[in-house]
Amino acid sequence: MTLLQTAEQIQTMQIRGAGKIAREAVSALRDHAETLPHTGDAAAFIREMEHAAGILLGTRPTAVSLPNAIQMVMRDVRTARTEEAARRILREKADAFIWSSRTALDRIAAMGANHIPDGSVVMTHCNSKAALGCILEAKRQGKNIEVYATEVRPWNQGRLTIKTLNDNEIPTTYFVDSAVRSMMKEIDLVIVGADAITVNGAVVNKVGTSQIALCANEARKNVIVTAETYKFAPRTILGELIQIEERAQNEVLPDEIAATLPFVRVKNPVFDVTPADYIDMIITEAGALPPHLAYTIMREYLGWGLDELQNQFLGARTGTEFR
Ligand SMILES: O=P(O)(O)OC[C@H]1O[C@H](OP(=O)(O)O)[C@H](O)[C@@H]1O
Repeated sequence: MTLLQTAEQIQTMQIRGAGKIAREAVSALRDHAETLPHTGDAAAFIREMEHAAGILLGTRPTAVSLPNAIQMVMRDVRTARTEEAARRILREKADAFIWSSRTALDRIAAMGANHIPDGSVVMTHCNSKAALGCILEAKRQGKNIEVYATEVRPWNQGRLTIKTLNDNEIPTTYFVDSAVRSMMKEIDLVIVGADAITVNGAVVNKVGTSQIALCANEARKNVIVTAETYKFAPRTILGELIQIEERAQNEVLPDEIAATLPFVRVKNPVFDVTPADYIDMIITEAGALPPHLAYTIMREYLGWGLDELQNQFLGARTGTEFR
């Protein structure tokens, strides 16, 4: 698949899920480099790769795993002295990211499973590989668990979730998103994924997550977020906001109906923000943490100094650097 095809598949959600988007983008960058002729011109190679990275970055705005992964791969490529060095660094960093991303999921699954007691009923929302990994690992350990899964309008990612659960013979209850509060009394805990986590520990995830967390709080049920450390958004330290993606209106209301309703406006935000106060813990590959430790994760695990962040930030403002 070409880089443009990968970008298109991310945009149209054939490739989706914050972690998968990051892994596919990184492997598209790595494969794209292989298609470029060897000219011995390092600057030209780096320019072309920056352009390719820009295309991938423009696909979907919310999941911070995408810019984080691209930055992890590209930051040392930018300072390579020769084209061959730039190529080698790019290959190594891309492979390392993909490997560490998969390892992170395994570690999160192992830790998350420890937080799912035998006999419990878990509610999940959307289709998170990280969250499902914990549920599947609990089942693999022989725990007797049940899952309550939402539909997830308008894209129905819940159907992917119930297929996986069914394939693994996990008893599952499926219901419309608006039934979340009614279902809350029947479950023990909530486990969801994340697309981005801000410096104050707020979690950006599939729209509807904040309502689930609010209802869980009211019902005194724990809310566990599962997120690889590259889902933390370092530039929120500088006050940058996470952009909530708004997708096409016709994902919610077909064009032919909308055309008959000229006074009706459709909104289709696909993520929302859950404040840290409604989250009991965030399970990362670095451990299970309270959301208020988000800043520590950004500093220790993303490894970007404030100087570098400032440069990126200024670069983004002038359009000359990493977005
Ligand atoms: O990385 P993993 O845990 O798989 O998924 C994390 C999140 O990414 C998804 O977004 P979308 O369906 O791509 O819009 C969902 O919001 C999900 O919770």
